[in-house]
Amino acid sequence: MTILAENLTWGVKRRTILSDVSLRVAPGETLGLIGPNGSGKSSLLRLLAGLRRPISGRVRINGQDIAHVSRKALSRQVAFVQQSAATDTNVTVSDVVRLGRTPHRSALAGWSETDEAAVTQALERVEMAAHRKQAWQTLSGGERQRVHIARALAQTPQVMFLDEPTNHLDIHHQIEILGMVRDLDLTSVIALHDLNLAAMFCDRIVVLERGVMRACGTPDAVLTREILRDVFRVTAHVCRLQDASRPHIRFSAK
Ligand SMILES: Nc1ncnc2c1ncn2[C@@H]1O[C@H](COP(=O)(O)OP(=O)(O)OP(=O)(O)O)[C@@H](O)[C@H]1O
Repeated sequence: MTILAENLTWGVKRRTILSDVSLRVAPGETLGLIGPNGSGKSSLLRLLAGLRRPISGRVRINGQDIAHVSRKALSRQVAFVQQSAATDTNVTVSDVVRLGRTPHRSALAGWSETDEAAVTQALERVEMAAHRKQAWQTLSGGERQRVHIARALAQTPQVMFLDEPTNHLDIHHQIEILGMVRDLDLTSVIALHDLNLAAMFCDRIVVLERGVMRACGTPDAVLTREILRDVFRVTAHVCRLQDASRPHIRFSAK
């Protein structure tokens, strides 16, 4: 599914937080959103997912303006893994992932084999199947994050928005989860702070700076010494490992 954002502007009271952001994500593409703290990554993801209404501009998913699509219809196609999403504490891992099936079920329908299979497969994909009966509040931070991702996978979406999905994850699971999202047959937009992970897993990257799109392109085109200096305020050496098509950034201490 294609995601098309046209001239999105959003703000609170008199403060503009996102200014005139336009982008297109092709079917199956993984787009990275990077930028310093407060640059507008989460705000943009919420607009793209239809959780916030822009002041002006619009978002089309598969050609449809999402402002005219009901929340339930949208959530059959679109999943959102939020940063530190809140979850009712008195539930099991399995209960949390089962919530991902809600958009697919009608009020009268029982729990089906398809629902059960989607939950099991999602838990297996994030290596949490062995924890399915465990109480949510006893999970570690990284395990909770993986369960939130499993809930989104159980939704069997065609579009996925992920806000810092690698927060709390060890390096094995960071690589595992981002590789899985990239390889799934869906369109995804991922906000990331780790620029090397963005370079490794994203087809294209958008750089936000104070709510404005500063650059958009392949990792190679976007992760330049100049952008790292001007936007991220770091001195860095962008190198290319032998045989690697993607850049690798080495940061210098002051
Ligand atoms: N509901 C709101 N009310 C007021 N200000 C807000 C609101 N939502 C976001 N902001 C402000 O908008 C700016 C962008 O926030 P946002 O969370 O989108 O940034 P971010 O790039 O995701 O940051 P981080 O990397 O720190 O997670 C911040 O300065 C934030 O304080």
